[in-house]
Amino acid sequence: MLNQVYRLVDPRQFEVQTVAEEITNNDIIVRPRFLSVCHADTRYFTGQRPQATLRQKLPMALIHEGVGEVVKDPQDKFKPGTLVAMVPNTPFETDPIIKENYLPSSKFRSSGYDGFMQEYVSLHRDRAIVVPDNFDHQMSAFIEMVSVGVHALTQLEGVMDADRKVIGIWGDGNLGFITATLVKQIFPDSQLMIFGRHQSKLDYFSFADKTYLVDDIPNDLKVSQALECTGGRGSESAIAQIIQHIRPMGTAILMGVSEDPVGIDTRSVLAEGLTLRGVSRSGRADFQRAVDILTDSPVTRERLQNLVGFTRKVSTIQDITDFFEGALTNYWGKAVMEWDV
Ligand SMILES: NC(=O)C1=CN([C@@H]2O[C@H](COP(=O)(O)OP(=O)(O)OC[C@H]3O[C@@H](n4cnc5c(N)ncnc54)[C@H](OP(=O)(O)O)[C@@H]3O)[C@@H](O)[C@H]2O)C=CC1
Ligand SMILES: O=C(CO)[C@H](O)[C@H](O)COP(=O)(O)O
Ligand SMILES: [Zn+2]
Repeated sequence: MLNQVYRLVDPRQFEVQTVAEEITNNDIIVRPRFLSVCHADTRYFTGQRPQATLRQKLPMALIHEGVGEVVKDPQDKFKPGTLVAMVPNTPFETDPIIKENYLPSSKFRSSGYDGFMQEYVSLHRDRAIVVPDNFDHQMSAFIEMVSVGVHALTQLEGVMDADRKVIGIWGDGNLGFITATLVKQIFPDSQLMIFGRHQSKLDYFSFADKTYLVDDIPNDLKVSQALECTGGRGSESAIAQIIQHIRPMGTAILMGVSEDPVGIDTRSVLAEGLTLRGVSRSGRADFQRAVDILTDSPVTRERLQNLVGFTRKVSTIQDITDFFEGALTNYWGKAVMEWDV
């Protein structure tokens, strides 16, 4: 198949390239419909990754969050027109211990391999998860980020001690909001506390039990378990506050990506017997659990629809560039493009 792939060739510069692709009987062809931007994409778009990384990874099609319509299934199992969430992680082996998203041999789209900004996406058939008809399409575009939140909370369930009284989330942005909606479903009996930098963003977390500005947290406040959803330089102070406010033997799940190493007060981590668990990306099972949770919980779908922040139809390279520039200045919510190239 000859495919048109919309690749970032240099920071802020996209180019359409024609690529010959081999399609096997195990692949399906999907036409992308709604695509959502992750911070990882904006770091490539703006050239915030180190020069050596950019040299190694570009040219590359961005975007690893999206839904599309099945165009062709050689096995006729997916009907044409079926809306599917595309799983960006492509594993090439299985391991009894290591999950697919941590296997070094796996290929992750828009991080070294072409993402979803393509005319057609060829997917191994197990990389497509059917999206129910009653899901909002723009919300469905960021099911990948929901699956990352699901993966994080599944890891937390597996690692944490028996204390589920208070779950604290540091970060008042997209990942914090998504993870917070999931905490309400996965830990319904826990108190949910959000710690953020902006009152205007914290106001969106109306379903949380309590929200705090990070410079106004009571000294004696304690959480049982914590999730860090900040990233960048903000991770350092978020992790420091988590260490200060988590109960002994609690678990902190770290999700925010920082370009430079951040300092951690290991003396306190040791003294309090804390567990720090890094979490990155997600696998097929996390996508399926995410879709199941959304299917069973209309209120979660509604909350996540409120996270659609900036939307636009894109048809040309100029539209795509303008869209990414717009996403950079968008204050609240996910940037979702209707892919119409
Ligand atoms: N592990 C994974 O698989 C994934 C990781 N990520 C990463 O997660 C991070 C967050 O992404 P996203 O939610 O989309 O980004 P957002 O910018 O939407 O949200 C981050 C929010 O956290 C706030 N913040 C910064 N520092 C602190 C702090 N110390 N305490 C509390 N809040 C703070 C930011 O405020 P301000 O803007 O003022 O700094 C911002 O409002 C990024 O690094 C992203 O790359 C995203 C997806 C998956
Ligand atoms: O966003 C993510 C998953 O949804 C990850 O943070 C992202 O894949 C990290 O990739 P990179 O190493 O290219 O920044
Ligand atoms: Zn992402």
